[in-house]
Amino acid sequence: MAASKPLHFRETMPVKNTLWRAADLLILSLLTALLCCRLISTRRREALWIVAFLCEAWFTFVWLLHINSKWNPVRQITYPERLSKRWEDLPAVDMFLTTANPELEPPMITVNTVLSLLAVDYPPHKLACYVSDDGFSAATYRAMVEASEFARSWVPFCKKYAVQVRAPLHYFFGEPEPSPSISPDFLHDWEAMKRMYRELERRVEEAHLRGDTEPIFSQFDRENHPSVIKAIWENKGDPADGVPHLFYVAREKNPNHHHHFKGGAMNVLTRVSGVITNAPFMVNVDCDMFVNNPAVILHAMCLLLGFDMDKMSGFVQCPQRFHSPPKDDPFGNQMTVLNHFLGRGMEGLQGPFYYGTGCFHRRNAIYGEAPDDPPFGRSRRLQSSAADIISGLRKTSLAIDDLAASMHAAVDVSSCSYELHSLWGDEVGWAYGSATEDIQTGLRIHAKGWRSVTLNPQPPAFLGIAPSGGPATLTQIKRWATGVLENLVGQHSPLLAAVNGKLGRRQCLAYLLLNLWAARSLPELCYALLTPFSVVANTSFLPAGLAGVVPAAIFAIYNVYTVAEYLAVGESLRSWWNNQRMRRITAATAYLFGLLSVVAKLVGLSEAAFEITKKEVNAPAAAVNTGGFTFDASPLFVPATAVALLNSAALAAGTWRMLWAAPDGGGPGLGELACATWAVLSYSPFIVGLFRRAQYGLPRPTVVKASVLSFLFVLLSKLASS
Ligand SMILES: O=c1ccn([C@@H]2O[C@H](COP(=O)(O)OP(=O)(O)O[C@H]3O[C@H](CO)[C@@H](O)[C@H](O)[C@H]3O)[C@@H](O)[C@H]2O)c(=O)[nH]1
Ligand SMILES: [Mn+2]
Repeated sequence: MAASKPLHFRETMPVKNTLWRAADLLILSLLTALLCCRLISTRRREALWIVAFLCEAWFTFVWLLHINSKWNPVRQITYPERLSKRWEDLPAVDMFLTTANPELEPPMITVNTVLSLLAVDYPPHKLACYVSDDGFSAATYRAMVEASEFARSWVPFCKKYAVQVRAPLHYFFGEPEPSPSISPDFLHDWEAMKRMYRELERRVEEAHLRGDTEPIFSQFDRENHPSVIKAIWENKGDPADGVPHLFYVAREKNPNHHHHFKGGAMNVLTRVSGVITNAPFMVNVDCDMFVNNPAVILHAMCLLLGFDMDKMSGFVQCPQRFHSPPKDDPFGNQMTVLNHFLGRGMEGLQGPFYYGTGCFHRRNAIYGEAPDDPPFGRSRRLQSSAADIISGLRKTSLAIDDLAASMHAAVDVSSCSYELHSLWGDEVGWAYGSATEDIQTGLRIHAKGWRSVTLNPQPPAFLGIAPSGGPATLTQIKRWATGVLENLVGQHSPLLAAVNGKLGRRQCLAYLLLNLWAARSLPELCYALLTPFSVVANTSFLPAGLAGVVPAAIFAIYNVYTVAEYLAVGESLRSWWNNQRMRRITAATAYLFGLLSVVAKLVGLSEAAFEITKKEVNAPAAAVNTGGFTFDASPLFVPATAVALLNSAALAAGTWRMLWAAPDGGGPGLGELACATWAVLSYSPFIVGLFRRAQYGLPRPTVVKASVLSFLFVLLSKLASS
């Protein structure tokens, strides 16, 4: 009998990209040609020319970073069905969820995410779910108790009927899908479940309105309270459709100790779970990211167990995807194209970034290297559980021997003082001091020589809520841009990690692509102001004559290239346009303010904070309503409004002069006018915003400030050119 080949859990497939590479190089050579044109031009000593040259040199550098990160695309294929032979050996998993504010993150959202985790297709006695509540909210706690009650019916229902989407909010949004397998039994159970869910919603809502009824929550303040850890449900080796353990964790807060936002919450969850269940793997999601593919843990196990060496998969990241996102990505925050091309490209390097949610970690990778005396603080219980993990123990069941002792240890390791004089937040656990603790934590793991892997199953693993509107989106991007730039200039920069650590050189360049987001604002903004300047000074900034073909070719080919990327992943032309527009807007808003806040922090003016993104509970319905770009009174919108005003004026004045005034030669030409047109189109929401009202209109003070800025710019340009 021929020996059958061993079954692999996963396969790594290189992706062919010859055409993309050719286009990459074509654009690179055109950019180089443009730089050469500038260097040999007779105008090379003019200030305007030098500014244009510097901007274009920057764009060329960023293009090189792009080429580096996308050159060797790879994709992973997983075969979860092959794991079924090893069902009993499957390792245990601790599941973490963070919530921080019951107003911005309504408890029903958290309830749905928890239910989707509790109902995944994985043996329930191998799972434990930990909910961190930084909001210290009685409503959230009550909601968890209600959720666990409901889960005892919901989990068996999902498993019996192989339900696809196990977050009831989304499951019950429509009617049951007609299929040949629909039986009267099913319809009966479906109706009953739906009624129970409506009842759950009502109770959670009531508890929310009623406010604090649990004594402990009303006795203390949100920002100053002892740890409250509750075992809401213990799985005592229940049957296959039983419910996993569920714990509620509100870590101690005290104004004298920094709580380090989400990173602090994750470290507490790591330690609390370490002394209770201590699973060798952990998965973490934000409160709005529900499980959309019930086989997700099995898929992840294919990648965590499928390599010969643990080092090949320190963490497994699922790309962020959104539930019923607004059509054509009006705010450019779905990142479908970026996830696809950058994702596959990085898969061919050291692996994807850690994005903070939808990620599976080896507990080892989070603990760092194996020091002789693990610096895990005073808890003996945590030290010994960490030693177990580091020595490679792989628990396959999470039965708890002595719950009372575990809970006692959990309160100890979740106290504010636990981390004093320890390496938590620095060498161990989630990184502190960054608004993007996720990227920084992933970097630390890469710097230790671990690789990471992308998991992108069909249907998508997790779905979250995309922020909607201008202010929410730009605030979020500003936080990211600030955080990653801080990481770059800080002590744990990817540059240092490539020199002193085990971060790959090309991986380091891929990190730069992200770390430099905020820095892109200056060249982008300068470039957008070159046309208005040229009109005021009656000059031009683009090469004239035959050389003018080079920038025109770059513009045309680059746009065809990006359109092709959108079409290749099944996105619409409209979505391409919205994204290109948002990239211009982001540069003059979120990136610019990100840069300013890093500078402010460097000179000691302010501390970066974590502004939580608002999540709408009725997202499926809200998604349909897109009234356009929305604004608020934030200073974020002032510079972009000025750019829009200046380019509109430049377009009008430039056209008028070209058509009717006597052309005196040397002034702005077709190239400059094309630039102004492109800027006006890209910033069109701001121009529309001048004429609209309420949240769709630009607030008057913003317009006034932008007008003053524009006026100053014209004045300075006049001075500089006379
Ligand atoms: O003090 C805090 C602040 C936030 N969070 C939680 O952190 C998560 C992410 O916050 P959110 O406001 O949704 O931020 P996003 O911009 O959507 O988050 C992305 O970016 C963050 C880094 O900027 C990462 O931490 C997230 O995982 C990633 O999804 C949420 O579950 C919050 O409840 C806390 O637990 N404690
Ligand atoms: Mn979020």
